[in-house]
Amino acid sequence: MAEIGSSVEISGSLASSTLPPPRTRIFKIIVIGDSGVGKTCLTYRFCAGKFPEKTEATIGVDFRERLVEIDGEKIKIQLWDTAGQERFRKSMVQHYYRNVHAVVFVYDVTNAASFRSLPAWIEECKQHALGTEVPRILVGNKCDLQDSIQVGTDVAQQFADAHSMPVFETSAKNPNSQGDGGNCGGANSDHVEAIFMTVAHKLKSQKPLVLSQPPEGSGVTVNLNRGTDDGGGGARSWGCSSC
Ligand SMILES: Nc1nc2c(ncn2[C@@H]2O[C@H](COP(=O)(O)OP(=O)(O)OP(=O)(O)O)[C@@H](O)[C@H]2O)c(=O)[nH]1
Repeated sequence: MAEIGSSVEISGSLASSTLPPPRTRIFKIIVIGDSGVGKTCLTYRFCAGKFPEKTEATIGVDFRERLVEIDGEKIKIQLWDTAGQERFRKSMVQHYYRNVHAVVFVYDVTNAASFRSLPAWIEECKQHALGTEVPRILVGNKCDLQDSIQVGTDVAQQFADAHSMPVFETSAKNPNSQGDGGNCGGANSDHVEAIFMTVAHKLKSQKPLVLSQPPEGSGVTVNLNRGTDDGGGGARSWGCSSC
């Protein structure tokens, strides 16, 4: 038995000296929406596993990362918590939209104005050339405040359907407190953890589109084939067809 053990060790060290270390893929997910909807709290909840005791308006952007394992592969989920206040966005906005893998739009279920702002946020994505191939989801936050709900599940679902994205209702403060079939809790009600992991699974399952050029002079049009590289930018459509 001892001999078997040592031979395993030798092959292990040989393998590690000849194979390159596995790459960790990074998924950049931007989180956008009005000021105060809970973007910082949602990203903190996912990355730190708890509700922050105190938050202040985000200036520019904050980054939070979490390493997760999906189907045996380690993946770094990088959440870009963007400022909701216009005056804190201006200088950074160009950076948000570079090399984005997915977008999370957030509104506050107790604040109808934050829901009415969503078309403007979608328009901003469009202005920054975020293509329809970039997955996007809609999250209604603060479902723990059951008595103050202003945005019903039905209207959120209709909006999400019209923009070809899934909608989730949750609470960064108390993710287990979704409604009991009332206004908040009908549509894809889920924990913060599950919401971001859903996005990560979606990204991981995608294969980028790789342009394969035909031989010169063949007169054949360019084909789009599924490549095997990281699941970055050229992913398949899961998102808003009109953005
Ligand atoms: N009850 C409740 N309060 C929440 C929840 N999420 C966030 N809040 C509160 O809402 C306020 C704003 O939260 P933030 O996470 O800072 O909001 P934001 O969207 O990041 O705001 P900006 O940085 O200005 O864009 C804070 O007082 C939070 O404690 C939630 O799920 N339930």
